[in-house]
Amino acid sequence: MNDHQLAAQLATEAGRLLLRVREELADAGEAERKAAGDQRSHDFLMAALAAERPQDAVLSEEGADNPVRLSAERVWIVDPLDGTREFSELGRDDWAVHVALWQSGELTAGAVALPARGTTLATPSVSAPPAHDAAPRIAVSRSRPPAIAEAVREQLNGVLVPMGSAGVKVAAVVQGIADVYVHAGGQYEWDSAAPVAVARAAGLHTSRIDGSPLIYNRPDPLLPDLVVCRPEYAQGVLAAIG
Ligand SMILES: Nc1ncnc2c1ncn2[C@@H]1O[C@H](COP(=O)(O)O)[C@@H](OP(=O)(O)O)[C@H]1O
Ligand SMILES: [Mg+2]
Repeated sequence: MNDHQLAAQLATEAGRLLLRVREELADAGEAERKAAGDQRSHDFLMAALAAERPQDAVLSEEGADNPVRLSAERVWIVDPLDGTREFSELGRDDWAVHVALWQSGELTAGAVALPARGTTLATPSVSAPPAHDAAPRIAVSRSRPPAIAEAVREQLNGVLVPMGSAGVKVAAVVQGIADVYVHAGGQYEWDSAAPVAVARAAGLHTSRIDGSPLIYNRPDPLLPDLVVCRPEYAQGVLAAIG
């Protein structure tokens, strides 16, 4: 199995596990569902990566950061449950599992599973979004929409579409449900690595909000802002927030 296939399989299987956890804990409180979802998906991914790629380093939202990754050539960057808040709210489908591979400076594979929608988007082949000629739809965090989103909305004469999970928002742009995703104010490498790998494979623009490249496997995994959009909107988006 190659790295692309492994990323897709692990994200999909972790997603199925999360659906079972959600069902098992349907009567529990939201905090318990959040904690169990994060932990069980993390444990599954760590065990699977240790079995399938024992030489590789891993950076996971739910694991202690092992500095060995900083001198490793291959690092899996995973978010076992992105959109934890939405996962805990029964009936919502805007949460995801992210599995990305970073190799010698670049993201080289990535998969975003959307378990409650029965879909996984994965490199290397991701279809470009279908044409859309109405007002651009700008995906933003439903719980922490950044102030810059309003500037982008004005510049593009668009509409804001709030939803949970960075992976779901990037998937929305890839699938033509939204046209732009902007975020600022805080996020980590695991929130965007796999979504950005998928977005690039679909031919989308990906960058920091100042237009500089997104760089992964840094000593500090804080990567607080990003833009993912159809290429034709990149200039307008960056002008609005630059
Ligand atoms: N200001 C902030 N600081 C830290 N993390 C943030 C953040 N805003 C969003 N995120 C993280 O980015 C992911 C998507 O957020 P949102 O749904 O609000 O768009 C979530 O990941 P997790 O669910 O994995 O924690 C969330 O925690
Ligand atoms: Mg996350």
